[in-house]
Amino acid sequence: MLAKRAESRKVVGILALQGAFVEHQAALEKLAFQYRLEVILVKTPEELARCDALVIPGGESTTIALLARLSGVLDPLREFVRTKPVWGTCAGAILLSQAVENAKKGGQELLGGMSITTARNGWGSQVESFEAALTVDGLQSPDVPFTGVFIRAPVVVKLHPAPEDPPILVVARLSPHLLPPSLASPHHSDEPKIFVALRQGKHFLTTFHPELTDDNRFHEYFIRECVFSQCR
Ligand SMILES: NC(=O)CC[C@H](N)C(=O)O
Repeated sequence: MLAKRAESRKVVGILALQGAFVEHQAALEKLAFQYRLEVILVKTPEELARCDALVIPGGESTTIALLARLSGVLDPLREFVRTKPVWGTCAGAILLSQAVENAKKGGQELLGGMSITTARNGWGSQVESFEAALTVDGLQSPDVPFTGVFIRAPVVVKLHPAPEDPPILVVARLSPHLLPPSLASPHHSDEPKIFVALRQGKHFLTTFHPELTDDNRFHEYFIRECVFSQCR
């Protein structure tokens, strides 16, 4: 019986090369009992091989990619993204993109996985960080707004799924009228810039940092919708 239980556990890894991985670990640990998760930090190809799903934290996308290459985990990550669920937050969202604008000199290695283009630091230099209340239908207690913490956040520039790709679902949008005045520009509700959480098949991205609040509803969403449901 015990062996069976252990078998049915899902191993959820958090890429732990740089950035806010400890905060993701704490948020996922709170769900470990309910969903029978084993939460591990991933720095090596061997640790990655144990995972059923992976979270790539916020931090600095260029640094994460560089450290991934140096530690031999970059190509295994690319392989992982092809078949298993991955959630990228902020810098992790950049890494999950197929293309990126505003990359640092020397370029930016990506993992791909989601058929979108993002732009690094897409809110411009006038504001590096802001918070915005998000109302998200797919979360538990959807009437309770979620505080989105945006720190030098990327923006989604374009969605370009190929016909054979899974469709892209907009999970959360910014309400332009709730943005700080310094950011208020003539956004409209279909401008990709306001898409701040997207799902495509098994993959999920948030341009903000759900792990920096005590609210772990986005973690629960990822586990429920991407790790356990049969999305393709
Ligand atoms: N908070 C973050 O993850 C910032 C992302 C950072 N601007 C990058 O390009 O990687």
